[in-house]
Amino acid sequence: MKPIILASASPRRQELLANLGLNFEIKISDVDESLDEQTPPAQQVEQLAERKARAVAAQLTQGLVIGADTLVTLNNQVLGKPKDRREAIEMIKQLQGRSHEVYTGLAVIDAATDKAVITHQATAVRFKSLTMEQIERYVDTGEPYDKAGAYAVQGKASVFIDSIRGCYFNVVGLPVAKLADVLKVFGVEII
Ligand SMILES: Cc1cn([C@H]2C[C@H](O)[C@@H](COP(=O)(O)OP(=O)(O)OP(=O)(O)O)O2)c(=O)[nH]c1=O
Repeated sequence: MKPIILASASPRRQELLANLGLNFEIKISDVDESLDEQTPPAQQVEQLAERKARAVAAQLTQGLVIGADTLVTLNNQVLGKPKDRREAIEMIKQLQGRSHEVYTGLAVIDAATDKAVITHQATAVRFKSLTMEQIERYVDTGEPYDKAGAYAVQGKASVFIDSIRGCYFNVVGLPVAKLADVLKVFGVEII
């Protein structure tokens, strides 16, 4: 079987891939994450997932390289990772009491042939209504800081979730069922 390389520093992505029982290595390469803000979110996450995977594939002669990128959108506005407490509070304030979309881009590249499959998935997440006190207490747990949209569905923000439509794992950062479909194209079968 071809070696599998995860081009991600995200512990969540590492855990989700490990859950599949696959052997894989982690290799990270710095990429320029700047984008044209006019680009629709689905294309943004695909472009960044591809950049992350390509940067690692370029250093290898073989192996399947997996890259991913996650962002949150609310009424077509992109919410990235919050820079500070104020921004994190602002993001949760906007998300509470309504529904938003989480996009994850996924790129799998065969380093030997350069064959690439690039795709994305969207999941709709609805938050309960929250008080300002709850929002501040949540932000002060420190959980929001390295997460798109300033929350972790798999963490303490789980108590804020009213409903999810679509793939839960996509929100955490890796659309696992879609990944299995893509890996199959490269001859890797999970089950
Ligand atoms: C919305 C949401 C995002 N996130 C995380 C997933 C991603 O790790 C992060 C979005 O940032 P990304 O830029 O997609 O990824 P990353 O910087 O963590 O890792 P790398 O670029 O090396 O692959 O937000 C959660 O863990 N839970 C959530 O509920």
